Amino acid sequence: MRYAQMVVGPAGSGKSTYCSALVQHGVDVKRSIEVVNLDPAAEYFDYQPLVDVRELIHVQDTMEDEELHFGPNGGLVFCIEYLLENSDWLHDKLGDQEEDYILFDCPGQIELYTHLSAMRKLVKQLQNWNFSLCSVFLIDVQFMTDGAKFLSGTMAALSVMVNLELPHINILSKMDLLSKGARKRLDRFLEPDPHSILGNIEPSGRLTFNNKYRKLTETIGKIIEDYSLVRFIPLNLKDHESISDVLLTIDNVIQFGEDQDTRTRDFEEPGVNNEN
Ligand SMILES: Nc1nc2c(ncn2[C@@H]2O[C@H](COP(=O)(O)OP(=O)(O)OP(=O)(O)O)[C@@H](O)[C@H]2O)c(=O)[nH]1
Repeated sequence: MRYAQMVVGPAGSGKSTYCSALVQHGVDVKRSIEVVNLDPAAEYFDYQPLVDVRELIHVQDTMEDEELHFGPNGGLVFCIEYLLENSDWLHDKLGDQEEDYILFDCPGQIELYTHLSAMRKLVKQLQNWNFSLCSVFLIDVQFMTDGAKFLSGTMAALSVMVNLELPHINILSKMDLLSKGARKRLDRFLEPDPHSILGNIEPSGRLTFNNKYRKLTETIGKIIEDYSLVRFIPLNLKDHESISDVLLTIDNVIQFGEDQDTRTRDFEEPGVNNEN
């Protein structure tokens, strides 16, 4: 079996830094971890990629092409669709080793994960090539330390989880940048309790709007509570133990996903076409 993480998240959330820290950690613990750069607009990363999508297509190609003439966002989506159309290229580059552990360092354009279908199609393709995958959604912890931002980050994480249809982990990146006070506030949110989140959202100004807002927030909080899988794991890349813990959690999540798949397959009646 081949194992992989789809490392996703908003621009600047720390995806490439996470990948290179995991590669280094792999070297330290004698575990082979490779990275595939899937970001056609990547300017800098300090790992040596196993595969680099920019060899196939660069976002600049789509912007400079006289016919296409895309802007940076449209260009990125075009590149991922182009990669899908040329998936043989990726297949050849990945080779067919049995014991791979690969990190796919994905672009930082959030709509690729929240509602467009190209990334999900790519995930299906990788699964067809025998990869057991987990999506790892990184979010900069500095955007998660007040109630309103925490709710919005959580909703983004939830929509990525639902859209990619993979075993899923949310990671709070850049924990080393958090002040003590902010860490205390964050700790109150990490157990998904809508009341503590609500308590952090201060009333301001117009009463009617506030009441509506409070009700909406309460309902969203309830959804978060019901989807108890929307948990966030703090990760400090400067702490060896923190990286080990995250890797172990991801291994467990991938294993859990595999067990579920096996159970679903076992459950299918022989002779019945379950492809849909
Ligand atoms: N202090 C600190 N800085 C970090 C950490 N992770 C990333 N950074 C910094 O955050 C910035 C963005 O990090 P990247 O790893 O390039 O983020 P990315 O998500 O790959 O960015 P895009 O490719 O634009 O989507 C860089 O300046 C990193 O040095 C971290 O754990 N701690």
